Amino acid sequence: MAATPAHDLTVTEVRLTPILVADPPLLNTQGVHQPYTPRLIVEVVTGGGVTGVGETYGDTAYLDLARPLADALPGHRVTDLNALPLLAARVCGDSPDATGPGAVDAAGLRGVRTADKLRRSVVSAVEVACLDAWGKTAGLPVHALLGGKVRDRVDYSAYLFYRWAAHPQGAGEADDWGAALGPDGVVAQARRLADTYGFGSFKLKGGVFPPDEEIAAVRALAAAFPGKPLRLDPNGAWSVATSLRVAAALGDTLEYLEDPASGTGPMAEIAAALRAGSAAPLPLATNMCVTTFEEIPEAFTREAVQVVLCDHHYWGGLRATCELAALCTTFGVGLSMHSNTHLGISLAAMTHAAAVVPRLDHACDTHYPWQTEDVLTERLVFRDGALTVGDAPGLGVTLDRDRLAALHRRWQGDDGALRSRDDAAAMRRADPTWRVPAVPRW
Ligand SMILES: O=C([O-])C(=O)C[C@H](O)[C@@H](O)C(=O)[O-]
Ligand SMILES: [Mg+2]
Repeated sequence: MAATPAHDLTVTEVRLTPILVADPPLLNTQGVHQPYTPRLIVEVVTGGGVTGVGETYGDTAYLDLARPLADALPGHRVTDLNALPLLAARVCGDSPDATGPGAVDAAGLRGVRTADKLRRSVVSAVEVACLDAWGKTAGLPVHALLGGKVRDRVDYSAYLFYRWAAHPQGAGEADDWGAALGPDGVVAQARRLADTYGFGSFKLKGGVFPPDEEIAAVRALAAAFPGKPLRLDPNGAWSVATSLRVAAALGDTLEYLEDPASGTGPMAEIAAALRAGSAAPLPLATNMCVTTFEEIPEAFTREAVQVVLCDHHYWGGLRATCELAALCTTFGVGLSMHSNTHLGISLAAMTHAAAVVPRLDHACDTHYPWQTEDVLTERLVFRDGALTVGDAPGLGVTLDRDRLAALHRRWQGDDGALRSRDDAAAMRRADPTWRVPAVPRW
């Protein structure tokens, strides 16, 4: 029997809307966030008239891959999810922006930039949009389409950044957070995030100041929030020797140390030295050296990492995230979740993914409190540091078309300078001599 039109799951149209969203002057080892950051909103429309939404990186390199996939998708069904990566591999082509082995990604500190990674990030948004449309059509939440939730709430962690009070030359949108450039500022920021959202664990983005200053900041956090899980992430900025020195100083204080050094080799060396020195070594976490399935065998067999930060944008969607979770369980590696400058659509998707993985060992990262602009009619609300896993059909979010249009107009009005995230370029507005520091930086 032919499907009734309302339940027709055939894709009839795919809309791609690149936007620029306000981003505060958050510091990391490469530089500082630009005043506006690109995101891509993907809408998949079905023959039944249902629209599903997804979100991913909006940099030009991702957009260039998304366009041919958007053109090729009509005629496929939103349920054809296993075929999606194959379709993308066939139609997207290689990205001229892939830099290959040895070169690191300039937009988001996600390890080496390869064509495969860029494509997976595009596929992730299309997969999420398809799941949203399928769920809305079937009257089922996305977590049900993934096999069902195993938890009703997902814990998130406060993401602390060293930051300036304002962007250079007054660019961007003003906020009232003030500067955080030392232990007092970091603790004040943590206090406000904890008071406002109820977060009960804290991650400090490091690699910004010499390691002793960052050790002091973590110690100040430990004193201010006794017993709360703390993480430090310098995005691979340290040598093996520096990493071991920091691990010795903070071994009893941290929940895990994230990407102290760049690459599986150095991470394996650090992990081995920590194992040799302690019966309960400080775990190493990563969202830089294990970001694809191809990177898993070496990292896991060398025991280079004890926690992987999953990220559905990196891994190619929510279902691929579940595959990663299964592999982590198999190898006895813990699971946490990475975040980038995401909006509410991705936060909802992250929450559905986090709800279905049987073993989630740590609170998830989120940038959401820093992303004050969104494309939803209602922002997602953290209570006691967590999001409730809803049972509304699809992702459970509603696109605000006026907001989307306004943020798209900002993207259209940009001369190209902000259409690809470049934290080093943003830093040069304050320091014209700035270059991305070579690693190890310390
Ligand atoms: O390692 C991480 O958590 C990240 O790379 C997340 C973000 O890219 C963060 O470092 C940033 O936005 O500056
Ligand atoms: Mg990280």
